[in-house]
Amino acid sequence: MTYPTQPTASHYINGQYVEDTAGAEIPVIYPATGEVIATVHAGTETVVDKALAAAKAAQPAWAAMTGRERGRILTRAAQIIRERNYDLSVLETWDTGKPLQETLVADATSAADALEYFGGLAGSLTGEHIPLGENWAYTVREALGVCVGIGAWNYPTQIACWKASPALACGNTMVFKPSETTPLCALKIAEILTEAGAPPGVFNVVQGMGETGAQLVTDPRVAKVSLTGSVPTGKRVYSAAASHMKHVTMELGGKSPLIVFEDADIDNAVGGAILGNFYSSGQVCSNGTRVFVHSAIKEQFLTRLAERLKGAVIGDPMDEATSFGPMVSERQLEIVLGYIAKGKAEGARLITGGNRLETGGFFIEPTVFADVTDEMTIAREEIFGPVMAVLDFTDEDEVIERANATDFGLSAGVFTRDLSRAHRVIGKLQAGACFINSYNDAPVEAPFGGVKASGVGRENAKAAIEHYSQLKTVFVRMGDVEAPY
Ligand SMILES: NC(=O)c1ccc[n+]([C@@H]2O[C@H](COP(=O)([O-])OP(=O)(O)OC[C@H]3O[C@@H](n4cnc5c(N)ncnc54)[C@H](O)[C@@H]3O)[C@@H](O)[C@H]2O)c1
Ligand SMILES: C[N+](C)(C)CC=O
Repeated sequence: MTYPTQPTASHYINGQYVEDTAGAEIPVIYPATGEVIATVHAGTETVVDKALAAAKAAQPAWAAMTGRERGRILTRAAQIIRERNYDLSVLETWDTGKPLQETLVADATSAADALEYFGGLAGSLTGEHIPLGENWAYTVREALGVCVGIGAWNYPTQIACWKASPALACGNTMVFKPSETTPLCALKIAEILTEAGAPPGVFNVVQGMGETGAQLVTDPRVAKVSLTGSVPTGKRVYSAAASHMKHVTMELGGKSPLIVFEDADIDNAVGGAILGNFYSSGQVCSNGTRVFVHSAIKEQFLTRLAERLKGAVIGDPMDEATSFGPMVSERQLEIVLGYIAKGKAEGARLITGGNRLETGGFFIEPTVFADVTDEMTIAREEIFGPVMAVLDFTDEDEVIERANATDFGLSAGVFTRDLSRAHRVIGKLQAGACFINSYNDAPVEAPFGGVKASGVGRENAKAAIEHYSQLKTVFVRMGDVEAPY
């Protein structure tokens, strides 16, 4: 079988593909079969230097263009992405193993949404006039300079565009390092931005492992680092960036609560819990993996959940009927199987799933544990796989306290027909991205990001502009200067 996945070269720098085979080989593995479908090379120091030099050289002219001119290029890139949605979705599926049924609606489309949204905003990014009696001041919204984007493997197209779109709209240039597990999609985004008219050097892609990321983070030419990844990586990157006083955005992990009250519409709550635990085979940062269900409806909830999960179509991700794909890698498969074993050993009740599927790929059944207690490992640690922990509760204040008893703070959800209670509870939950009678919506118009250990800063919406620009204040005196001597 020949795969249409081998890129022209490993890196994309200054508007063209660049290869340097001196870098370590990174095999790209199709998670549904375990086959190697492409090979790229990690960026050597020379490659990293070339990418940063290109981004640095391109930045002043890019920032000097009008916002409308930059916005037109981003909007054109969004249009191209929409026209090629099918091909880009297939590539995302090769890269991640996520079912085509999902990638057709969630990945390239979300990338296009971001480019379109920030393309539209680019022309209206302004400072303000501050009247001060007879004097006045004004602010100028300026670009930061060269930004580094570092991606996780679960949404490679979306992550590249959620970072590039606001960065480029504000007049910054970017060097993006995709996850070593999914290196393919960002290269296509770079190609498309060039085709849409982005000058060489405005968006560059360098492949590599954590060491390449670390090299990018500490380079003095870099003004800002935006990472999507785990909390441990976030801590390393944040402190490396802090020692150079760089701006950061940290989109990190979670162990989010989803609370189902006794008056909830059970079918909607089950639907929300399915979306919030099994979409992308559970490999979603904001997933509501601690599902607190009121004791009065717990068994009903579990029965309905088990019935609905029988409808999951597990198999070939390229078949549009498939709704549940493999883990992204053998490593992730092993991690998730380890957590399932811990759930069993620590006494959680296995309701459904729990097994690896022997297909040659990295498949695990959608898995639900009930009677989970707060102390169990599967209730405390991010699993990043299709493992739902159902916990009982009876009292509103008690469940809020338990929901908040974690270092994470990415998301939280509430299902109830009582809207006063919904808003009251959401108001007390420590999370950045919250949902009422829904789960995992992430439209570009709304800010997305975490509190506590789950992150710093926000992606999307107007909020992201604050994180990719800085204000210069100019004081203007209209009369004479009165100095004391
Ligand atoms: N909050 C969000 O928006 C969001 C979205 C998707 C995934 N995630 C999180 O990402 C994690 C899964 O992704 P992962 O396994 O790829 O995460 P990871 O932390 O292992 O790696 C993320 C990226 O950081 C790079 N990296 C590793 N060490 C580095 C270092 N010292 N300096 C610079 N870069 C370094 C990796 O090469 C990779 O590109 C989960 O915790 C998940 O919750 C968060
Ligand atoms: C940002 N989101 C929720 C779409 C994907 C995170 O893993």
